[in-house]
Amino acid sequence: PLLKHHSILNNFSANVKNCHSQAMAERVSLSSMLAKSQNELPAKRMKDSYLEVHLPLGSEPQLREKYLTYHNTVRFGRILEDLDSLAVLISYSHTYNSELKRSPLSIVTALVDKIDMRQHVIYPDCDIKFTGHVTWVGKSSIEAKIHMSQYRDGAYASVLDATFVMVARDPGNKRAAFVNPLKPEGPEEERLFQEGEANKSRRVELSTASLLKVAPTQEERTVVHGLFLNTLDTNTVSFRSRVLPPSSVWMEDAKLKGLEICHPQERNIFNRIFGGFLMRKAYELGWANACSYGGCRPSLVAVDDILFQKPVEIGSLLMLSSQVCYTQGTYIQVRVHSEVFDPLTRQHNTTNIFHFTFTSDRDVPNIMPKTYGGEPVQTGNSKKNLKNQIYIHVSKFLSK
Ligand SMILES: CCCCCCCCCCCCCC(=O)SCCNC(=O)CCNC(=O)[C@H](O)C(C)(C)COP(=O)(O)OP(=O)(O)OC[C@H]1O[C@@H](n2cnc3c(N)ncnc32)[C@H](O)[C@@H]1OP(=O)(O)O
Repeated sequence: PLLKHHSILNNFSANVKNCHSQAMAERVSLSSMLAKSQNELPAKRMKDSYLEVHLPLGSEPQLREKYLTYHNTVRFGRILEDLDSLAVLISYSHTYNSELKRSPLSIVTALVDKIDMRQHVIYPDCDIKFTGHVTWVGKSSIEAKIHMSQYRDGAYASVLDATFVMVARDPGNKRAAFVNPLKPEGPEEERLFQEGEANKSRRVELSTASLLKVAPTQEERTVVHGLFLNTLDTNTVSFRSRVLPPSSVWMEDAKLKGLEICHPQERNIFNRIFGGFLMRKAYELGWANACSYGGCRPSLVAVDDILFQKPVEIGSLLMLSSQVCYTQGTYIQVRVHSEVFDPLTRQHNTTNIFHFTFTSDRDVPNIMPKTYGGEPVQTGNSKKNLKNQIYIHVSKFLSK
């Protein structure tokens, strides 16, 4: 009987694989429906993509279990998943073509530009409302803004504002595909569109400001040098001999790592790992690190620049590493880096970088880097250290 079960299971997984390859082959056949240029697509209005979605946590208690933390608050990782799905849905509404039965576009999350928290606590027994629409488009990219509010004491109160950048690809997710132009109507929509345009320029500027390409700014240099002088051993005065100042923690001692095996259950409609799942896992690891660093349960203040660099394939080994990279008073900033590891070729590839800012109920120790890369330099591994680009966050944090 065991053997029989085994063969049933084998058949089942072969069937699942076949269904997916068949679905993918069907998707690729939609390529002929793609627009050859953006001009041939009709311009859409912001209201064409407007969506309002209710999450009835208050009125449907059976839903709560999925969202509940042990401490009777809402799991923010679940909210990240919902925001991601909603951003996809908004993008599909913008690109909807009533003449086609199916959309030829694969829409993927490229960036969570920012999420600003308007309040720290999300109540598990109050209804939640999400509203959002497209605010800007490029040729193949779409900016979508989502507002989340919660019903309490007879009115909806703001919880957060999120900005996503989604990218349209061909059905096989190989190349960029054109999206409908956007036609703002009235001064408010014009303002949102101009803001989107400015965001696009800022993103391009930021992507060229990596420490791997350019030197740190004067402000960053001053902060970094100040930290270095603070840790200098006055007896030996050598680069290597360093002393940890009081109420401080070395950066190398403020890490937390995790591993995810990417099972098919977490795949999206394009047979890759769902972006929301990656965000939830990274958030939970980042939160656990901030919690252990601050010695109390921290609250999330902001999410910045979640960059989806490469898709995560089903079956990958996903390594997540979180690092406390900046602290100030009660604030803790955590960066989570995720990479897929191929155990056969032993190759590592960065797929995502996440930034979370938390606040604690008390002042936290100061985080102290020992080196430019944030970690002690090990022979033969200095390139990997530099990759961490810890100090880019210093200026980001100070400019908030
Ligand atoms: C039908 C209704 C269904 C509803 C279902 C609901 C539930 C749905 C659930 C399903 C959930 C599914 C959702 C998921 O789970 S998606 C899963 C998570 N996301 C990923 O796996 C994506 C991984 N990353 C990539 O594949 C690439 O890096 C992408 C494709 C993103 C870009 O690759 P590449 O750089 O080579 O592309 P390009 O040079 O051709 O540029 C193309 C455009 O992209 C713009 N760009 C690129 N990067 C950025 C950036 N960082 N900030 C801002 N913009 C950026 C760029 O400016 C250009 O814009 P434009 O000038 O053309 O305008």
